[in-house]
Amino acid sequence: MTAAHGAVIALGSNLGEREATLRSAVRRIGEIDGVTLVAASAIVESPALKPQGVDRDAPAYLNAVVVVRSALGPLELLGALNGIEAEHGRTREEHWGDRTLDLDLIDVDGMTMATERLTLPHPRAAERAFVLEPWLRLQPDAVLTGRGSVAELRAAATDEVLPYAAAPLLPAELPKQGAAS
Ligand SMILES: Nc1ncnc2c1ncn2[C@@H]1O[C@H](COP(=O)(O)OP(=O)(O)OP(=O)(O)O)[C@@H](O)[C@H]1O
Ligand SMILES: Nc1nc2c(c(=O)[nH]1)N=C(CO)CN2
Repeated sequence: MTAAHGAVIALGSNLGEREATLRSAVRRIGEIDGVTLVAASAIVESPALKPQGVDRDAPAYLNAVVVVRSALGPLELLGALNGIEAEHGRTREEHWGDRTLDLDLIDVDGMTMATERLTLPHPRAAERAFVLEPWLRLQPDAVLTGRGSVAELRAAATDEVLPYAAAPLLPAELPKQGAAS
């Protein structure tokens, strides 16, 4: 049996029913064979970052991060995530174009690789507050391999991230039976 990897996945949506799409995507990630959801961040809202800079005329994004345990290899996991993007109507026409759902693999157990199909850690995560802020809130001690602590990277990132009022993406852990209340 393959040892499970801890993986961090970033979610983004700026077209359609954004919050419903993120909720559906989290559910589908948890249904991938060999993948278990561990935790999900709060949802944040952020203006669309385009190659030319922030585009306030484009629909704003909702972003979040989930942590999973995965018995799949990173390429298999990415393939499954691409399948979930496709299920949610994701098309690829324009670089950093508006999209119903984007699922990026940010980190898999600190592995490093650089191929066209998959670069780990995600090469642009270290500068993206819309990834770092929800990740930091979820895992305050997290480190992005080769780049430093997520707390320091978040402090240095300049893109705008706003709170978004929503119910949690995953239900809070139920108190264990017999645990003191
Ligand atoms: N860590 C990674 N996570 C997700 N996709 C990756 C990663 N590394 C390489 N890729 C490749 O990048 C390709 C383009 O992905 P996509 O269209 O989602 O990019 P994007 O989300 O628009 O931009 P960005 O990569 O800057 O977030 C994918 O086909 C995938 O094979
Ligand atoms: N605010 C925001 N902007 C983006 C995002 C995103 O998730 N949030 N994703 C992009 C390509 O992955 C490009 N721009």
